[in-house]
Amino acid sequence: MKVFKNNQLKLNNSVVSIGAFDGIHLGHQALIRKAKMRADDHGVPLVVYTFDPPPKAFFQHQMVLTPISEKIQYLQELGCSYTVIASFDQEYASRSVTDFVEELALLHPLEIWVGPDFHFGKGKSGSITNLEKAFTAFQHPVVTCEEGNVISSTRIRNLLLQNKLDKAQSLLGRASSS
Ligand SMILES: Cc1cc2nc3c(=O)[nH]c(=O)nc-3n(C[C@H](O)[C@H](O)[C@H](O)COP(=O)(O)O)c2cc1C
Ligand SMILES: Nc1ncnc2c1ncn2[C@@H]1O[C@H](COP(=O)(O)OP(=O)(O)OP(=O)(O)O)[C@@H](O)[C@H]1O
Repeated sequence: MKVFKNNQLKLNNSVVSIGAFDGIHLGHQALIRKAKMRADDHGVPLVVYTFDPPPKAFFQHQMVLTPISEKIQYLQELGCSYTVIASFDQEYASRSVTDFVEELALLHPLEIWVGPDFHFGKGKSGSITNLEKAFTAFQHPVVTCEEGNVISSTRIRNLLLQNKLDKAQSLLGRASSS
């Protein structure tokens, strides 16, 4: 797997998945596996576009579940061909929806895959609707735990803060390093 900073990778075709992916929990894994399957179907590389630090760590000082080196390792294990890592700071966060869409266009995505309630761009003003105008974009259904509750990085952070390690690890799908 090759790692690039944002705006540095140009491809003739790809399948792209986008997100903070902090923890690479079971929901993230399902989304990335689906994107990988579609990339393999098309015979094109899978690109995961992610952010360092995760936007919620930047804006809300939330605990980081997977440092970037660990995230890269998990993405490699999931079969990504390329990871794009955007350095997330105030300047990056002020970029518009159009700027981001133009950057994605450099990857010539045949498909883009995101999860439920994905937003991007200054003030989180962009959604899957903006992606659909420019690309073929899909929303993966929400992945829940056995009890039917949504799996999220926030939920896992809270479980770790409450020392509920077993449950956190079951949602991560592996032992936690935090
Ligand atoms: C170009 C760009 C600008 C963003 N600006 C903001 C922002 O102003 N405020 C914010 O809370 N998040 C911002 N984000 C982060 C998104 O809200 C979101 O966290 C990111 O797209 C990853 O999606 P995910 O959190 O569903 O994984 C921005 C994201 C991108 C790509
Ligand atoms: N449970 C889930 N099922 C399917 N897709 C998901 C799930 N959780 C997140 N995703 C998707 O994975 C990508 C990365 O999401 P993100 O990093 O915001 O995860 P999160 O668990 O919602 O994090 P946080 O709780 O910090 O907001 C996004 O496209 C998001 O829609």
